[in-house]
Amino acid sequence: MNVLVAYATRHGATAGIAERIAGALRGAGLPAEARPVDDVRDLAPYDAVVLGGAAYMFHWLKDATVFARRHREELADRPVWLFSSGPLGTDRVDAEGEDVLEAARPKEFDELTALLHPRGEQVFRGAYDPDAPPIGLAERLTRHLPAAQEATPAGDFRDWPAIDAWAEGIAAELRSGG
Ligand SMILES: Cc1cc2nc3c(=O)[nH]c(=O)nc-3n(C[C@H](O)[C@H](O)[C@H](O)COP(=O)(O)O)c2cc1C
Repeated sequence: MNVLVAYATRHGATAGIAERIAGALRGAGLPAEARPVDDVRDLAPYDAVVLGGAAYMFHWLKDATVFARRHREELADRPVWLFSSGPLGTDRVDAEGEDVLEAARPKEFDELTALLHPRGEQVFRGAYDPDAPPIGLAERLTRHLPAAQEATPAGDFRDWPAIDAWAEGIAAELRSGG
């Protein structure tokens, strides 16, 4: 049972989550490796796939969505889990009273759930370092706006115990016969 943890990241936070999931799977006795989606051409060596991406402006990073659509047949044939790395800060509910993790579910997840029938999906809190060089025009232009700064508090909010627990649940499901 060889597991691929494929990810799309812009600033590295999602890569860290993917590496952590792969490590937890290996710790549970399953061969697993984390790889950027752009490095993966062929899913044949893998029996199961965990696919993750960062959320920006309510959307999953395009590379993750493109990967999911491109490999939809192989993915639909395997146990698949989706995750998103998104909300920043520690608030449990947003200004509208909605659960922050639910509100951060990327817009693409409805389509991808219908396409891939994942065994599970999870939104994890992310990380943001405003001192890191901006990537892309939109980030460069919006970074210094007060509204953008308020919406993107600086810090590493990744919830390692939640990530480990999710990965252990995946391992248990795969070990019990997939
Ligand atoms: C400009 C900008 C827009 C963002 N938009 C969203 C968003 O719409 N939803 C969300 O959950 N997180 C959003 N985030 C938070 C990122 O998803 C979070 O920082 C993530 O962990 C980054 O992952 P990466 O380092 O792998 O790119 C945004 C962050 C920035 C800087």
